Amino acid sequence: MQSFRWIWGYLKEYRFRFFLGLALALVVTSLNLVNPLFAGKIIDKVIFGKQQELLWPFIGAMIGATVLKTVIRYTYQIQFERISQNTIFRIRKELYDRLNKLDFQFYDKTKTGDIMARMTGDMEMVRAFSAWSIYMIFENATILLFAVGFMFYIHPQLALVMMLVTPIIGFFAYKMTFAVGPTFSEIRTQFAKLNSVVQENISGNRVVKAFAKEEYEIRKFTAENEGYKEKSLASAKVWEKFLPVLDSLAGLFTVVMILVGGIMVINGSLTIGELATFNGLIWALNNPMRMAGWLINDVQRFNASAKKVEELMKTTPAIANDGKKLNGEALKGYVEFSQVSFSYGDEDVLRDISFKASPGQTVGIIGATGSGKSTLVNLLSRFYDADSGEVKVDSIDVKDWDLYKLRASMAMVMQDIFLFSDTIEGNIAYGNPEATLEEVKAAAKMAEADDFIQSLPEGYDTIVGERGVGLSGGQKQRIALARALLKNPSILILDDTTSAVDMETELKIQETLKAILKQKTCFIIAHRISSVKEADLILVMENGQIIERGTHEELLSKKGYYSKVFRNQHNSFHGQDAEKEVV
Ligand SMILES: Nc1ncnc2c1ncn2[C@@H]1O[C@H](COP(=O)(O)OP(=O)(O)OP(=O)(O)O)[C@@H](O)[C@H]1O
Repeated sequence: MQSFRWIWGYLKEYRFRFFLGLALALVVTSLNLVNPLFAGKIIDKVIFGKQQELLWPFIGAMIGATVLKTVIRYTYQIQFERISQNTIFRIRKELYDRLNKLDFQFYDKTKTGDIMARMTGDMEMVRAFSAWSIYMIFENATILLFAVGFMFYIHPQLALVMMLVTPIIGFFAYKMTFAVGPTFSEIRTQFAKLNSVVQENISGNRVVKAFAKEEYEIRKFTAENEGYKEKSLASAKVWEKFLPVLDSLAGLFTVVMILVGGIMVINGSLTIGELATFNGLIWALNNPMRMAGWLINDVQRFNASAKKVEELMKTTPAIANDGKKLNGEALKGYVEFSQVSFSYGDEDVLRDISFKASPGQTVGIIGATGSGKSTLVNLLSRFYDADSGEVKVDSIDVKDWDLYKLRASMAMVMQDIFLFSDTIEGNIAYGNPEATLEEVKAAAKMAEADDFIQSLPEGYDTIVGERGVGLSGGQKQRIALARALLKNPSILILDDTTSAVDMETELKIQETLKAILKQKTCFIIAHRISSVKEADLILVMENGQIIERGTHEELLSKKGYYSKVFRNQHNSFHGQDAEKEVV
């Protein structure tokens, strides 16, 4: 019932056309009675009554009704198709908008395959229901009602006898509705699993090949594919058990009609013409009964899919955009963390983090892997909200900023670089689509990417594959850096951005960035000390806490974790002999 209410919420926008469609379906239903009626009259009045002059008007009425029925049916079928396409267009758009609003927490725990299943298979079920099932149910129900009413009008006794079969049919239809529903939910869940396996296999095809795990992946797919087959067969077993019963019961109408109707004709209480009319109306009883099984299937499929679509539609992001600060100017870039703690579920990831940074300053963040460096900057962009403490930008809590305004003033080069399958120019201009090619090139130059881009046969027009396939790790990082720089943010966050870039190129990038960073607040997360040693403030993290802080020189003189890491890295780069010189 909930699913019907939900879909009606969309359909009601087209209620005029919707009810017009149903009204036309009602006309067609009435026209369906014309042929059996006149067939009976031809037998009684023209053949037995010898009123031959009535033959052509009757035949004309029958042909007229048939033509009219075809035209009207076509008209309302098109109406329902339009309504369903418009409805599904709206639902798809709303769902896509919702997906764009959902936050990291949602994507952390939801499989892409499941989302894709909702956007495709489930959506198609909802469309099919609103395009076809609704009017088919209405058409069949009204045909049945009209036919029964008409039969009672012609000969109530025979009609009553024939109706004795209907409660049995109703009972089986009712049983089928409840038996088949859960099986469609299971099929739907299995379909999402199958989708996930395929999606992961395609996205991770390089890893699969590198580890020669094709056979394993095929086995994994086969297991889910098998599961899908089993669930579909289990469902088919349920409805196939009911369909022949419904079918046979529907066939009983003919037997009852011929038997009882024949006796009535012999008794003289029914004319042969009336029996012919009953015979002509038999399909109007049979057909809806036969269709009942299929339509119940359709409704249950719709129900299972609609629930999934509606569930996604109602998922709310944990990061609410309640901030009201929308003043026109860009953020200046003052950043303050005070006693910030954060956990992903049960795991404490950040504890009591406090520091300040001003525009023009660079904050370097260094520490062992998993120490919470990326998480710290994720709180700044409000990918997640702190559990306690405050994260402020320009002295205002990030939760009080309009989310889009806040993020529009920041640019982030993430650890896991994602490039769209677009030209290099399109990728760099992603955050600033108005930028001219010259501006794109200037950003690429700052990121030391211009040279290699120019050397590609298509230059800036080179289309990079999905996720930037065809480029080296360092090239991807530099394009992502150019993309962030072109956005001209107040706060620039570079998360391990130059890890795949050689030291010489990194040095060149640092030199070029120096002037730009004077106007911004910059966060550089790195494992290489060379990436952060110029920073105004270096935060050293361990197990979610800042264990040391200061400039490069201050930290070296502390002879703690930082200076140990520096010595290790310096030695491995310059050889053991350099140690004395450094310390
Ligand atoms: N989305 C997430 N859900 C649950 N736990 C997470 C998530 N992201 C990170 N973690 C956990 O939080 C901790 C800190 O991760 P984070 O990515 O911040 O570390 P990091 O210092 O940036 O590491 P690295 O240097 O390897 O990038 C790790 O233990 C990690 O397993």
